[in-house]
Amino acid sequence: LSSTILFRGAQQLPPGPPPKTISGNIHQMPRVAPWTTFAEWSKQYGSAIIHYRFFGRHFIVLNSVEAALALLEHRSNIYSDRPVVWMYNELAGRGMTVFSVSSQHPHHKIYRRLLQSGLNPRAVQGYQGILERELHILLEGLLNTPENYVKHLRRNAGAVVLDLAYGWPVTSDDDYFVSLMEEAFALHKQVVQPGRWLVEVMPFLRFVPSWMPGAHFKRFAFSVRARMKAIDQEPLKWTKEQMASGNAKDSFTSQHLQPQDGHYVDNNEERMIAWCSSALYAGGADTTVSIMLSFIALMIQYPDVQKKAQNEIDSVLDDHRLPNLDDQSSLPYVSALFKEILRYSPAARLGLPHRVIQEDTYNGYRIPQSSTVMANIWAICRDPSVYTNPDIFDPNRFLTRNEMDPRKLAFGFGRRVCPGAGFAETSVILNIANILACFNILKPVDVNTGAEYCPEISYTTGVTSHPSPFQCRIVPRPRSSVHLHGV
Ligand code: HEM
Repeated sequence: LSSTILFRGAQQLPPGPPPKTISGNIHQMPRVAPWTTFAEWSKQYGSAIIHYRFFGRHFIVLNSVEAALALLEHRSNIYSDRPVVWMYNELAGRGMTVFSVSSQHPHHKIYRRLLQSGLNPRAVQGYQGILERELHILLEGLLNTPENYVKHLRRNAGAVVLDLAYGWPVTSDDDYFVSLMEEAFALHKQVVQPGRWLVEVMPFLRFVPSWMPGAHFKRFAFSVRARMKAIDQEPLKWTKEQMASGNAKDSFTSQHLQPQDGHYVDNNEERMIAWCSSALYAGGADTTVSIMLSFIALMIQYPDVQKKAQNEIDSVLDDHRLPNLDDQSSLPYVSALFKEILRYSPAARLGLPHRVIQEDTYNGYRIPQSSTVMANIWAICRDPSVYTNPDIFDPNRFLTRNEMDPRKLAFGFGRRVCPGAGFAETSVILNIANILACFNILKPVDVNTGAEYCPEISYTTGVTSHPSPFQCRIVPRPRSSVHLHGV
């Protein structure tokens, strides 16, 4: 035993930028696109796995596919916890959400089971009606006001998830429940903002009484707690009222509140169902929008890819119909296009952070217990040892060269892997196949010269990264006049 302790004591942390004695590496943290800085550090320090520290908190970034799979997949029994975010989990009372709950807590398994039952392949087939109705609204929107394409894509993603989760019909662009969900997003963003709250690195501060001067953070967290609780309750209350009056549409919430085996759903179970329902919007809306916006941006930049996908769609369909869910297997290029979007512009570039529950070693490096561990999904997707010419957007890599499936990366890892991956794939492929069937997505035209130009596309920094607003032209193809009405 003593030799094991000696051996462990001798092991080093993975390399990283030199820290200050007390505060660690806070001063070196990039404000934008941290995934690129982490990839540079990985090259600079000659290690796929790097380490940095904020006061006593350790962070490990995995920049290679081998490291990410070795730890987050193959050792997922110890790498599937989530780091504690004191402001969010404790002070704002959100520690029991699907995203935050500890992998050690018995509710984690129950959430995963509930979500799986609502998002498995058979359940996804059952959402065909919702997907097709909302798709039609999206296509009409793109025909009538193509310049508002961001708004149309947002509405589509929000409406699909709210219907699936609660049976709530979104009927206008300024829908009440969508605005509630977006408010929750905005509050979440403030509460978890990296580097903003001292309590994250000095957790003892959470015991400071909230009336004390300087305890603004606590009063803020408590106000968020109250507001988020109210937001959580509204859609649940609405679905329950619909059920009581016999008007409820089938939805994730109604099905679980009235289980087929007829068992009584107590308050505790109802609470768990409610956390899962709200996770559907939190997990599904913004990520889907990110992928759809990247799709539009990439179609402008790679017109040849767009043409190839359109040729495939046109060859499979006769003039009288639009692509449906059953066409997916006849559209291999469109399926490869979906994978290539996930690879080229992963929605969550650093995934979601995991926490390792016990000390571990990898490649001779020590990984301290409770370290936050992140996979640099963006860097792995652009790694030339994994993908040939990784900076070129080319769906053919999955058809002719059989390169690594990016779905194994872009949806996260181990026991936290995205439960909505199959649903996301079905809904995004349906949407992109139909948009390409009905429209050409073209470069914008300079109003002065009349010449086409390629807009600069930049990506936002955040848990989900989106292309920043850019100009484009979405012009109807002949098929759209058969199926869409316009105003
Ligand atoms: C293209 C779209 C999507 C992408 C790229 C994506 C990506 C991710 C990623 C990277 C994670 C973190 C996994 C980890 O911690 O290792 C995650 C978790 C999650 N996603 Fe998705 N997702 C997408 C769509 C969806 C959809 C449509 C839903 C539901 C309707 C959903 C629900 C969730 C939930 C509930 C979690 C939390 C799982 C947990 O912590 O146990 N996602 N997703």
